[in-house]
Amino acid sequence: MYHKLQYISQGNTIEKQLYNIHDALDSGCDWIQMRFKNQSAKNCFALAEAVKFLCEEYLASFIVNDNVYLAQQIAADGVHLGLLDTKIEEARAILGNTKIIGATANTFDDIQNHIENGCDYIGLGPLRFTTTKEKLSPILGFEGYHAILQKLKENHLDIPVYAIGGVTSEDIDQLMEIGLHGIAVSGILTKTDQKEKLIQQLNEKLYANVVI
Ligand SMILES: Cc1ncc(COP(=O)(O)OP(=O)(O)O)c(N)n1
Ligand SMILES: Cc1nc(C(=O)O)sc1CCOP(=O)(O)O
Ligand SMILES: [Mg+2]
Repeated sequence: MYHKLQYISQGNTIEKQLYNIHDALDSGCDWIQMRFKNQSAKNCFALAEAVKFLCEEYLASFIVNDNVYLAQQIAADGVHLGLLDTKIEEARAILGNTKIIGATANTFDDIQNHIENGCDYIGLGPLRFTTTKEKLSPILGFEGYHAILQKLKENHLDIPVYAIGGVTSEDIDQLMEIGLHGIAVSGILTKTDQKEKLIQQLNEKLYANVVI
């Protein structure tokens, strides 16, 4: 089973990224997506190598945003691809069947296509407006999530779906009730000065109804 909480990293420098990722790991986060936009290949490689090492130390999963070849090069656990990024089939051919391939969706049709193309999980968003990403897709709100998750059920389509985009702790109960598998967050975890407390709170809510 995939973890229910994914931290999407922030920071405009290698140092800031590493600080934020290390802090998230040290505070109990067990899944990191390295998102380092508009950077040179050299900087991305240097950061990815360091994050890979850190995630191994903390026994956390590590996926790379956008860059399939970087994920392959450093033997990350996988990659997250958006609607305009490398095609899932292409990424699967490069990474093989053991790696995680996540894909962004905003509609039921996006999810259906991603499933047909062999992705492992869906990042469905945005829940609401967020400043973390530019050029957001149309906001879904809880109603949008409910409609899409219902349609997945009706069509017997089963894949872990993560809510993304302005998600906070207060949203979790409702999102779980709707049928989301988990959440992917960036801003709230980067900004808080009480990371351990927040991660514990998020996980308690996310795993509240999981029977082991
Ligand atoms: C878990 C998760 N879901 C969605 C996204 C967004 O990916 P994308 O649309 O490619 O946008 P960028 O993150 O590349 O700006 C994500 N990264 N993670
Ligand atoms: C990276 C990303 N993708 C989104 C989408 O809707 O596809 S929203 C988003 C930003 C998530 O960060 P925060 O938790 O700070 O809102
Ligand atoms: Mg992308």
